[in-house]
Amino acid sequence: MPRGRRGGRVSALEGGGEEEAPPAAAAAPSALWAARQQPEAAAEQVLLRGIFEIGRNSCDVELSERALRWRPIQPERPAGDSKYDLLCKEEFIELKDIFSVKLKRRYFAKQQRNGTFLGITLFICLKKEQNKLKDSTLDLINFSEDYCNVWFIQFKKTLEGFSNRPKSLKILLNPQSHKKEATQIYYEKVEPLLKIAEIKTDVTITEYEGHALSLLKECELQEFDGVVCVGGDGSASEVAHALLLRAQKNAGLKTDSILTPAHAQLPLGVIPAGSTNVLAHSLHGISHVVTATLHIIMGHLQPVDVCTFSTTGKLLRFGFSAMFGFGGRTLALAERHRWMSPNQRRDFAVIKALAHLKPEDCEISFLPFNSSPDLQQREAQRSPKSDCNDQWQMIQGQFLNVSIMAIPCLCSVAPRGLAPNTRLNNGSMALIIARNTSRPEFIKHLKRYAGVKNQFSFPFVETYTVEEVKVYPRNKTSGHNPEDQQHETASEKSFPWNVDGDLMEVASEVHVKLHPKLINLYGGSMEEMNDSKVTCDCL
Ligand SMILES: Nc1ncnc2c1ncn2[C@@H]1O[C@H](COP(=O)(O)OP(=O)(O)OP(=O)(O)O)[C@@H](O)[C@H]1O
Repeated sequence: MPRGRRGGRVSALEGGGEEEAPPAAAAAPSALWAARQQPEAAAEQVLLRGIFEIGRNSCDVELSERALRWRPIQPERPAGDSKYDLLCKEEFIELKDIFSVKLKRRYFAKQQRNGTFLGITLFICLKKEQNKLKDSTLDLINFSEDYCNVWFIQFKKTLEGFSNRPKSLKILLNPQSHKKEATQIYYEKVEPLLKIAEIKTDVTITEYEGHALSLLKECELQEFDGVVCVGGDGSASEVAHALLLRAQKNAGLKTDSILTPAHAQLPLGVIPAGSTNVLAHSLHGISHVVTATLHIIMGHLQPVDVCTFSTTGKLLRFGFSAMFGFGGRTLALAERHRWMSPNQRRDFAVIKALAHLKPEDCEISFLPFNSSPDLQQREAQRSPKSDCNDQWQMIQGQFLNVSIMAIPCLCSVAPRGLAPNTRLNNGSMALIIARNTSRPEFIKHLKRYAGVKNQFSFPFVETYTVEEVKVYPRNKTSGHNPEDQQHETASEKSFPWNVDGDLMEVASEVHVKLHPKLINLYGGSMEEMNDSKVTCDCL
């Protein structure tokens, strides 16, 4: 992919009026587009060849099946002049990085029609550092409208060939996410890019908790190529759950107890706009609105593993990660203080849960991940006939926290993830257990997440790679704090679970089972993170 400056003019184009000089190509030094691996030019069929002004240089331009190449036209110089060779260096973009093409006209103030024809603008997705994507533009200037039309039609044809790119999307926007900025994020950053890419949208602004779920149960989705959620983890996981419930119904499967669920039919896009954006961060390697939007526009799909959470044989929900013990109790405390700002209530809940740190008496059984490459063999092992009870392992004791994660769970306080050894679709989950220990030792373990290594090098922490887990809390002890006791009376027999940032109160055992690649999410494959460190303010 090309490297270059961001075309801030995307929004300028939306506003209409006179267009500015092209910032990407015109201002670009030749190195901008060139420092990449050239697609093999010789083997490709040339579709069009012509002359355009690019970046204030008159250029020989060649469009082939995979790339657009250009070279400045220079007066003849003596052979072997190295300065001349440098100036004439060929540059290129790959066609797969183009997401839209428009005819370019200049309009004067208040002029609505018949602007002066200038040429063609290509809208390009650039790959920047640390998994970031940015939009940019490249102008091909030629005042002949007839001539440009031939090229424009060819570019359009190329774009139509990218069949995995969505043409129509259902958008679900939670206006209450984080500091209520999801609406602004969508209309200022996401919608302008979707418009440029000519993607049709149907937006629903959710009005209450569970609105997305009830809407997706009923609504017609045939005309859409994907569903996009603008919000935090709670919203994204609610939409994923809804899409998977829908898939079970469409496949004629019962939704109360599911052994082998059907795959979600539509891909899900996640635009991060919540207080925690673990899913978006894990998907894109970065919590960045434009990156998330461009992955959707480019139709980049990632199959992602999903868990079913069940109790007493009944499905509770589909999800990607869960925490029990400290993680569940912290969320329960934060939810009780919703009137505080998101950051305040998160810090308050962490500090309060640490102050009243207590272990949960549990029995945990798990089925270790069988990494045999032979999938059929694995499936056979999982079938009820060849009951694999002998493979189940059991641990019991006093646990401060139990994390079960099918995705790496990257977030601002854990840049490598809460489960750094898990991938989005490696067919396994991380089971991370913190046994009872002193408060300072537990805090040391939590703080280690902010670094890049040795998160689990503590004698009280155990990690397992698993396919299934059953957590049986053995008794319910009262909190030492009067406020805790008061709330525990209300939910007397239940234990708080944090499932994808949503509070789930469950009275008995919870069975978590991994289902490989059950849903497609819009996102790219991640590069290794830098060795960055962050500090958590509240600890
Ligand atoms: N209009 C609304 N009013 C109140 N709650 C809503 C509304 N729309 C959606 N919700 C619910 O809000 C819950 C949390 O939303 P979301 O995850 O988007 O934001 P958040 O809490 O700021 O982020 P996070 O879950 O990442 O911490 C979701 O479970 C969703 O069902």
